[in-house]
Amino acid sequence: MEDSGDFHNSCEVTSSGRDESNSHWVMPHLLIKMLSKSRWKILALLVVFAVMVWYYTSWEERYIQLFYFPVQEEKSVCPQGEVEKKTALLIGNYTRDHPLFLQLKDYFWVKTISPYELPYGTKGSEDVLLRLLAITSYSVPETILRLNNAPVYGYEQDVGSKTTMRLFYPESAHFNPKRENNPDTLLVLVPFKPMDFHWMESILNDKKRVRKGFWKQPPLIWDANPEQVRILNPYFMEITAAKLLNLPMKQLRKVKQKPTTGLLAITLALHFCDVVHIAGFGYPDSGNKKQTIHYYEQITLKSMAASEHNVSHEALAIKKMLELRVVKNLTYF
Ligand SMILES: CC(=O)N[C@H]1[C@H]([C@H](O)[C@H](O)CO)O[C@](OP(=O)(O)OC[C@H]2O[C@@H](n3ccc(N)nc3=O)[C@H](O)[C@@H]2O)(C(=O)O)C[C@@H]1O
Ligand SMILES: CO[C@@H]1[C@H](O)[C@@H](O)[C@H](O[C@H]2[C@H](O)[C@@H](NC(C)=O)[C@H](OCc3ccccc3)O[C@@H]2CO)O[C@@H]1CO
Repeated sequence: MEDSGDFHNSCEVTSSGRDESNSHWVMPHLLIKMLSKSRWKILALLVVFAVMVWYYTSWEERYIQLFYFPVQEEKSVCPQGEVEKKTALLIGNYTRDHPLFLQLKDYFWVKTISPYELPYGTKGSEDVLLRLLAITSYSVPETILRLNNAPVYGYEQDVGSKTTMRLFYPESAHFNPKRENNPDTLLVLVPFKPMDFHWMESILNDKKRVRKGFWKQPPLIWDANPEQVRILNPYFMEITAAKLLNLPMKQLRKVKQKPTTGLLAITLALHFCDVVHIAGFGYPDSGNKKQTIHYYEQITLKSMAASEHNVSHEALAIKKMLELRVVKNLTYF
């Protein structure tokens, strides 16, 4: 019964469709006959017909938009200011006034004095930074941020295929730029120590590489266009540490803890995006020895023992953001 009902329904649709197409085919035939009698009458008729068609189609469009898809229209509007309003509840003294990337003018014409050393400021690294900023750029793009070695190839369905910015530090720069990035992806250096600036400078100027001072060997050959390299403003690291992890900023030397690149990236997004979605985040419980930590990798929490991150504090910070709906999670364990 159901089958025949469906068949009947689909017939009706086809049949009304056929009627419609018939009327289109009938019309030219009629016109040819009338043409020989009176050209003016036909022309007038044509104009009336064209106006009717135009009126009908435009009215139909407006009608469909108004009555059939009102919700869809609302959805497509970017909720400007939403993230800003909600983030202000999360981060005290929240402001969008700080530049995303460091700029030469702030170190060349003006000597910006930072209260903190890396990774929370630039105090003591001004000279090498000046040289690096002279060969890189600072323009800001739209955003799809990826971190460190996060893969794209093979996971496009989950996380899309575009990468506008890839945040990295020397020890994590082992990704394949051709396969994992787009040709115009911005390579954003997150500086943790002065050696990170020196590494970047020697790579871009093809100077002698220094091997000492890294906790893991960074790439010695790295095919990057200086035009596409940016230096992240350490302000965002400071805010992540001070406001989201509540690290005591006055006793930083005593604290052997720092934010992950992930939490930093979320903080960054909250400072210049209207909508923030995250994918691949979320740590397993500390008691869970088997669950992999990396969304698309195999290592477990054990491998993070020496990582200098406070996983449970970060998990709480992200949970709070999700509860406040400041960010939306696209993937779950
Ligand atoms: C073993 C280890 O020390 N891994 C660290 C790796 C590793 O050093 C680099 O990939 C370089 O190879 O780097 C980190 O992290 P990593 O590069 O793995 O991941 C980027 C950020 O995504 C968030 N993340 C990722 C996977 C997951 N299951 N849950 C998550 O929350 C994290 O916030 C993470 O920061 C890093 O830079 O922060 C932090 C990780 O702790
Ligand atoms: C965002 O942090 C990155 C990564 O997630 C961290 O695990 C990593 O931590 C390393 C830390 O930065 C190193 N400290 C310094 C001052 O370099 C620490 O160094 C100890 C060490 C030294 C030599 C050889 C092995 C270990 O090692 C931590 C990793 O075990 O920092 C990343 C940002 O650089």
